[in-house]
Amino acid sequence: MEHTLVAKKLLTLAIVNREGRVLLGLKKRGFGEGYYNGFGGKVEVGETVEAAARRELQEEAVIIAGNIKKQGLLTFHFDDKPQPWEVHVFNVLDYNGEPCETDEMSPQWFSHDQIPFDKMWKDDEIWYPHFLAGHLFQGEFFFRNTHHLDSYNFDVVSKL
Ligand SMILES: Nc1nc2c([nH]c(=O)n2[C@H]2C[C@H](O)[C@@H](COP(=O)(O)OP(=O)(O)OP(=O)(O)O)O2)c(=O)[nH]1
Repeated sequence: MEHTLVAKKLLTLAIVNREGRVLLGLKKRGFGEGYYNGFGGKVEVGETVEAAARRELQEEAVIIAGNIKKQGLLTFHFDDKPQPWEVHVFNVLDYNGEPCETDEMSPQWFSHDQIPFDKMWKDDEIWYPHFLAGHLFQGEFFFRNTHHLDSYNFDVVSKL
């Protein structure tokens, strides 16, 4: 039998969560264009995951993260992509600066009961309630044709 080792692609996702609202951005280009999402992207070589989360938040929303807490680890399998994607989800508890529109994202605040799940990745409605409740969580999601969620496993965990 042949075995192939496939490295995961490592990404970050930072969601600013303050006073009953989350800051999301409408993605203007690239993967997930037209969806609302937190801010994030690929971890660069030699960078820690947390440093990448802070850098991407600054690049995409022009704010500087203060305290951030890692809350989720999500793995995405796509039948049309070679590697699984491992996304580390951070809760941004405070920040400096004013969110601004960038080439990639147009930022907007949403109250917790008005999160636009119909314009987000399909897995989001599964894990956001846990994110908002402060739980730590892990999930694995299987997508077909990039956007169709076929199946998943999801758990609230005591540590990540
Ligand atoms: N909410 C949510 N976010 C997701 C899902 N899948 C997924 O990759 N993401 C996040 C992780 C990243 O923050 C972002 C994808 O990263 P990206 O392609 O924009 O990365 P990047 O900015 O480094 O890319 P680039 O500019 O270098 O092309 O989307 C998902 O199913 N739900």
